[in-house]
Amino acid sequence: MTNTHAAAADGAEPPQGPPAPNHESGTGGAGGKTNPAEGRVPTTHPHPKTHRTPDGLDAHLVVNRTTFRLDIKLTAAPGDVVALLGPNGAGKTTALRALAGLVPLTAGHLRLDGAELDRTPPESRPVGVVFQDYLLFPHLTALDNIAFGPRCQGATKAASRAQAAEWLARMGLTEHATAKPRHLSGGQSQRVALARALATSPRLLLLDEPLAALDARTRLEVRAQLRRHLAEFEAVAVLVTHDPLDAMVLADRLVVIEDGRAVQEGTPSDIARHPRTDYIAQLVGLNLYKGHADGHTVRLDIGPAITTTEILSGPAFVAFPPSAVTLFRDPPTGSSARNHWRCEVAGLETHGDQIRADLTGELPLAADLTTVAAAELDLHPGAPVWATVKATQTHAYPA
Ligand SMILES: Nc1ncnc2c1ncn2[C@@H]1O[C@H](COP(=O)(O)OP(=O)(O)OP(=O)(O)O)[C@@H](O)[C@H]1O
Repeated sequence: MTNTHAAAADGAEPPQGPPAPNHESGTGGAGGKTNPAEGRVPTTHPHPKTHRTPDGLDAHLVVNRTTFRLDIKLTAAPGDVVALLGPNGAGKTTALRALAGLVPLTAGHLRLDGAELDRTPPESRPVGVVFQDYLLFPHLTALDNIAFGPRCQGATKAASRAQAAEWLARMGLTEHATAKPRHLSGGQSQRVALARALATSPRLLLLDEPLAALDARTRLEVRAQLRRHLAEFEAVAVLVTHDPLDAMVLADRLVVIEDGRAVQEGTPSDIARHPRTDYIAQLVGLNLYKGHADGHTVRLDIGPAITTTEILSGPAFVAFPPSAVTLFRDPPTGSSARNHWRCEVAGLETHGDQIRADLTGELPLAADLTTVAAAELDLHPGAPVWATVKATQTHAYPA
């Protein structure tokens, strides 16, 4: 169901006639369909991941806007949780909306479990969507919000409500069954929205910034619950987020999107260890440089060389954390570090219980040091410093 149903929704009664596709609008629910082979709504009991089919998502999403082009390939097996991560304007939401059928594809394809989705109207696709602001039907109770999808799929009112009650119990919300959305907290609304999407037994679950509307404390709790529900979900889940922590905790695989393209893809730990763009390096808190390796030396594109422990040849990245940098006010004659560069403090800011110094000069970098060390070095914007890094603290890998 899409939010076009919202106007028709009344006490979990299905709308009269098929709702119009809601291209390009912020919509709320999940598309679902009856199982024609059985002539009834598929069971909505959560399945263990043992019932996987060899299908899943196979998408090539091409969307042309006036000033923007999205062109990404996305594949996922049932049971996979994929996070689309990227900076503002990268195209994450466009990708999610294209997957939901709310934005038409300019080119490419969209297949789910072997079926061409672009030939199915959005409201009939087996796709569940949890939007950032949940878009619960305000005049329906929590129970009827969840029952709405199964009801649209043809289940009787009693069966839909029974299923919804099960989902409420799974979400720990039984006592809020009769509450209207305005009486639910952010975390409770998020769980109702998730249950509403899951109650239609979607083969593709889409989550748009699922935790963004929550305060920090609720977020922690809901993130852990969502992780559990996603781990139990038997089909493909795709979530969009700005937040690297959400992506790393919730997803098995990350696809980093920048400027409409997938720039890096992999497991959270692989991406955290081997960032390939400045955006990812910043997200995971590493200094990252590109250059040309020859043995233990990587000659950087921006000038200086870095000595590493790895032996490589050809195009390479070198990364090291800000905590690996030691600063000196005088040239570090006694230091055993193989790498030292003459820099200048561009800025200082508090970073947890440390001071993060942004340095410019021979090598632009971020360095972390204690408040005491910053005071002893008399660091201030414009102060000249020497930055050193041991070869053992760097990590080089092929570009
Ligand atoms: N309806 C639209 N018409 C024209 N251009 C659009 C439309 N929606 C988005 N865009 C443009 O497409 C690009 C990608 O936007 P999109 O919202 O997909 O990015 P995003 O990665 O989700 O960003 P954010 O994290 O800020 O939500 C942006 O340049 C945006 O201005």
